[in-house]
Amino acid sequence: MSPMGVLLLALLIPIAFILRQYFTIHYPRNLPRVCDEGRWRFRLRTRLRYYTDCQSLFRTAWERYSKHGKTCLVPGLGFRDEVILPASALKWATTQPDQVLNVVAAFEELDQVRYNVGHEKFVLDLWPGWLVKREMNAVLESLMVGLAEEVGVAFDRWFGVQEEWRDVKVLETMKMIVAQCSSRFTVGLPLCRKESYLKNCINFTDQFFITAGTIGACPKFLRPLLGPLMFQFQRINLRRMAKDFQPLLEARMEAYSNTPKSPDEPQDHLQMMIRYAQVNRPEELNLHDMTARLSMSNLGSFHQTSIAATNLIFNIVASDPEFNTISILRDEIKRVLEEQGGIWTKAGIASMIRTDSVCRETLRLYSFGNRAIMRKVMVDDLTTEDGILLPKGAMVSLLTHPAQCDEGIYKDPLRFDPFRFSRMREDGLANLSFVSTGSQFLPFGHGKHACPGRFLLDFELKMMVAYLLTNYDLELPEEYKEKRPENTWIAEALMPPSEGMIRVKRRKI
Ligand code: HEM
Repeated sequence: MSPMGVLLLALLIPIAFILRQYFTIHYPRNLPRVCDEGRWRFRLRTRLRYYTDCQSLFRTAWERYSKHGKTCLVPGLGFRDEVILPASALKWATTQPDQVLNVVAAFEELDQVRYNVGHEKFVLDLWPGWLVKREMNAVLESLMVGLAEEVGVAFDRWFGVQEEWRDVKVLETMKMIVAQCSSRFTVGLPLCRKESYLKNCINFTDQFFITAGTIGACPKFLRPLLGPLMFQFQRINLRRMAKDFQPLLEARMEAYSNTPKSPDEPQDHLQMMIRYAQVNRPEELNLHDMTARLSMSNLGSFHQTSIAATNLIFNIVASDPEFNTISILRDEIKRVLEEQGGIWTKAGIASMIRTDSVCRETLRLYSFGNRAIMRKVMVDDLTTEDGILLPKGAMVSLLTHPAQCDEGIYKDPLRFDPFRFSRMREDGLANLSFVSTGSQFLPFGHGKHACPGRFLLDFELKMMVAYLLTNYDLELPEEYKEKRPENTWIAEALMPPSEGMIRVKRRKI
């Protein structure tokens, strides 16, 4: 080797060592690495399995450790290692104070918020989320009046009203329908119907996961170089969103700058955000920050919801003929709406237990995310119930898909059984509604940070199913041979097929 080569090597080895010491989390020897037990790091083939067959990697972690009360380590995106807590640790994990196990710090890392929205505060200081919990859920029934109208307008618009059969690309169409419906309770009329606004919001949410995945997969020291480049895509999406949003924000800020809160003012998330910011975050009452806040709020209400709605539609249309799903749901919807005088009420929603069961069964089998209770360890001295000392900065979570598909818990677990949960409820078992969370059903998390949007979602999905089944006939294209198109695992996310179709025809009622 030339003297120059020796010099370079002499410099590079200590730099690599320092970077590794600085950026790597060191796990205790008694924390087993799934498939690589006894090793101090994962083999490349185990790391690759995260990308090529994460479903079986998670199932192995579940069968060997999680289900038996043992903590383990699995490889994650890029250079990440993920601590998987056992199912029995649910209560322990969800009752730790935020200073010990922190949810927003975990999402800061997972979402790469700095390179998605420009600043960490948009997730670390999640005040619009508190408003969903405290204010929106308190006025759910009145918010639902507008939502019920919007569901009809959106389906007519994006599914069409023709009385002939036509093909619909489900995911793409549900993205538009969900964006329009969710925007009704986020920004209200007329912006919720503006196509350019909806498309730009969807572009932002789609790009969000690409940026989070790409930057999250990079070594930490490369992120400040690549991150600002990736942010340029989101900067464009945010600027386009802001263009459509600006007139509404300015009109609201002018109309409500010096007036006390009144019951007559618009009832939507934006109005709640403006009112909150006037008192608590006046520095954020500007187009830039409010657009960023809005885009973050859309993540849950657009992205996860359109995936859930897509799976729901495929599952209903493709469910085994023995269940007679469509006709049973139509009967229940008709009966409940008649009982409630055609109005969507909490009592009506709660009594639709078969529609509820179809929604819960859909998320049991087909959730986008397959881990829950993502938390970052904020202290040096946290020990799990099975005696593992967790290093500060480690990311912990619980597995959801293998837990929700365990034969010991659910009979015939991989089968879509639309009325699995309504039958159990009719047999007197409790806590099995769509919004009930627990160790055997974790798509919304659990405990104090469980998704507060799920109550709204409960209304939204049931309204969509009701409108769809009442107003349309549905079938799968012939070439699908009565089977729904399969979802695909992309690393640990389960995505519905972007090209998957159904055929729809307006019913004569
Ligand atoms: C299928 C749809 C949805 C799924 C699967 C979902 C799932 C989740 C999950 C897993 C969490 C984290 C819980 C935890 O870590 O313990 C969460 C948090 C959250 N979700 Fe959802 N969500 C959905 C729809 C929505 C909607 C429609 C909204 C708003 C209207 C929403 C608002 C929120 C907020 C504000 C949080 C943060 C809660 C906190 O940190 O305290 N989500 N969601």
